[in-house]
Parts: sequence; C-alpha cells; structure tokens
Amino acid sequence: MNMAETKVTAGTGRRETQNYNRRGGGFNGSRDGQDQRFEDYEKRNGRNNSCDYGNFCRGGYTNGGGNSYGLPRDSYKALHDNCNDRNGDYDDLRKCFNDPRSGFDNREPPSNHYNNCRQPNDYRGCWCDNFHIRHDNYRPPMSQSHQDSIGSNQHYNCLRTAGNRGVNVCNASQNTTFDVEAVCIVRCEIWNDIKLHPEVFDKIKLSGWGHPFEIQQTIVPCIMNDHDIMCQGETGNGKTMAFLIPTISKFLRDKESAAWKFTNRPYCIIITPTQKHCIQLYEQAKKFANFFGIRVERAYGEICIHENAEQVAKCDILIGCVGRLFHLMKSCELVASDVKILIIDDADRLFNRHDNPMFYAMFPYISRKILETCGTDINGLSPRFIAYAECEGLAVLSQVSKPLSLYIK
Ligand SMILES: Nc1ncnc2c1ncn2[C@@H]1O[C@H](COP(=O)(O)OP(=O)(O)OP(=O)(O)O)[C@@H](O)[C@H]1O
Repeated sequence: MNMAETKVTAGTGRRETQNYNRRGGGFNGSRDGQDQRFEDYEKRNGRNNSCDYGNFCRGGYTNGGGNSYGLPRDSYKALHDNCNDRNGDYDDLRKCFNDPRSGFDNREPPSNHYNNCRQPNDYRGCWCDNFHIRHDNYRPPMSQSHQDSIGSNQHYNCLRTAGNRGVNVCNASQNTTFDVEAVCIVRCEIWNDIKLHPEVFDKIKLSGWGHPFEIQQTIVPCIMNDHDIMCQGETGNGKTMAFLIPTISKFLRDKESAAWKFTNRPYCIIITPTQKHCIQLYEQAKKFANFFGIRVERAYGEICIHENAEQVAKCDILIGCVGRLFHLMKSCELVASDVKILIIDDADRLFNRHDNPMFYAMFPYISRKILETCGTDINGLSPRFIAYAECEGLAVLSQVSKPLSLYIK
C-alpha cells in the first residue's frame, strides 16, 4: 500500500484521481468511464469517494446475482476494481473470490434483504428529512469558528503525511508539508478543551481522571469532530476509553438534539476479534455506559441465538464477534441501518491470520461505512482490509509506541 499516492481533501473526502495514473496502469485504461462513474456518484451523494463499494447499499439488490453472503455481484466487482486501482492486491482478492469457500457464486441473493430492513428514506447519500441527518459519508470541513470554539489550549496542525511513514503530531508545525492535502487535527491536552457532553465530562471528573492520556488527546477530538481514524497503541494506554468516551458523548448529544431518532437499534457497533475480548469489552463498556442509562449488549456464538436476538433488538451499543453479528444481520434480527459509529477493536487480531469473508459481507447491512479502528499493530493488518479501508476514505491515526503518529489517506 502506498498511501502517498492517495489524495484526500479533508471534509469532502475528494480524491484526486490523477494520482491513480501512477498506480501501475490499472486506472488509466478506464479513466473516462471511471470519471463518469465518479460524477454520477457525486451527484447522488454530494461526495466523490472514488469507490463504488458503497453503491450496493445505495442501489439495493437490483443487479441480480449475489453470493452466499447476500452481496450483489457488482459489489465484488467494484471491490476488485478498487483494489486493482489502489494497491495491487487484486490478485489476492481474485484468489479469494474465486475460492469456492468465499461463497462467491451466481446464486440469486436470498431476498431483497437490505431494502426490506432499512427505514424509508434512511439511505446513505440522501438527506433524510425525517431524521434530519445525513447518512452518507460527507464530512463538512471544520469552520474557523468551530475550530476556535474547541478551545485555546490545543495544537492545530495542518498535517500531510508521507506514505506510511507517519507524522509526529506533537512536533509537527503549521508549516509541515507532506504528500497529501491538509487535514486539520486537534490535540487537546485537557478535558475542558474537548467539547464532551457535560454528563460525560462530569463522570470523567468524578472518576478522578485528571488528563486525557496521550492517545486520547488526539483520538477523542478526532472522533468528536467526525474524523475517521485508525489508531494503535500499547496495552493499557487508554485506547478503549479513547473510543468509548466520544461514542457516548456523541450518542447523548445526538439524542438531545433529535439528530438520533430513538429506534432501539444500535447507534454504535463494536466488532471484536474473539469472544473473550468481546466479554471483557462488554464489561468495561457496560460499567461506563450504565452511568448514562445507555444500553450495552454483546453478541457472540455461545449465547443462545433466540435470547441474543432479543437482546440486540434493544440496545444502543452492541459489541460482538463477526460470525454472530453477521448471522443476526442476515436474518434481520439485528438491524444495523441506523449505526452511526462503527469500531473495529483489535483489528490486527481480527485480520492478521486470515480474512473472514463474513466481515466484508456484513457491510451491506451497516449504515456506517467508515471505520473507527483500534488495534495494536496496524502493520499486521491484512492487505484486503487496508484496501477496504482505503475504499472508505479512512483517515488513519496511529500510535506505534511514541511519538504519536498520524496517517491520513
Ligand atoms: N484519561 C485517563 N485517566 C486515568 N485513567 C484512565 C484514563 N483513560 C483510561 N483510564 C483507565 O486506564 C485503564 C486502561 O484504559 P483502557 O482500557 O482504555 O486501555 P486499553 O489501551 O484499551 O487497554 P487494553 O489494550 O488492555 O484493552 C482503565 O482502567 C481505564 O479506566
């Protein structure tokens, strides 16, 4: 993967397509067609993602053939194309999709599943008048007044990254220039500088947590400001709270502002690599979330499926393992079309051994397409996952050890 070749403009997620010309020729041949597709895509969604992977969710199952996971055939093709354009992982993917175990065949999809479960008008790429929220991935650029409102004691750095070398956020100066376009990053050294929900702020103060840990100083504001991130850090450095604090804060805010219609469906899904990890995270999240009356549930193979289906039908934050989550989504017992925050915890453990096709097959069911990912070794992530993350315009935030490093794609 050569992240230096991807240009993303903060806020719009616009990729500068001419860069793809340097990607081994894969893009050149079909440039006109691609540009047309981007244009159409932009018209539909107000955003040029350079990726059609999301289209299967927008278009529903209108294209016929699918696979045993219920993905329409075009989605696979789009993923092939995207990966071919991006980083040479095409061969790996093709092997995977040609592998009968991956379930890619010419069967019709089981049902018009996604369209059946989603809410009317609840569709990415549209303004949803009844919910007053956008379901596409558009991120408005942060205005100067918004930046000013966050507080004075923080470092603003317009950062550009160079490939996957990363940037020391602490030392980067305003004039630091890198290979991709500027993305505004805020680092808040004290809790007051992060505009958390007051209840969350009070709870943190009650817990006696004087300052955000270093990883939290950047990640919490990033998530609060709707950036998509990938981070890595050592055990115990506060990663879990780095995503739980802003998730809960945003949930409470959205509920109060009516940006979140109370649906009983999960606002946030956290995908974990193992059952053990799921249970640990569930306990930790429940302890914190109970304080705010937020319902946390878990989903993994050993829980009775009927009982589990009832549990996940009424929760705000759902933590689960891939197999059970996919099962519940496919059977419509879990409706993930309202998910606003998606977290993949310990992503390296989820992907470093093998790719689980069920992981990718889940995404047609989930409304939130951009990932907030925490792991301990980003370098260990599978090329297929990185290709997928690139398709989604993912900004990558990473703490290898120290200093804090930032990757923006
Ligand atoms: N800002 C903070 N100030 C003080 N304590 C904190 C802060 N953030 C988290 N903690 C506490 O530090 C401990 C470790 O935090 P956390 O679980 O978020 O780390 P982690 O990196 O996710 O760990 P692991 O990799 O083991 O899952 C927890 O007990 C948590 O309550």
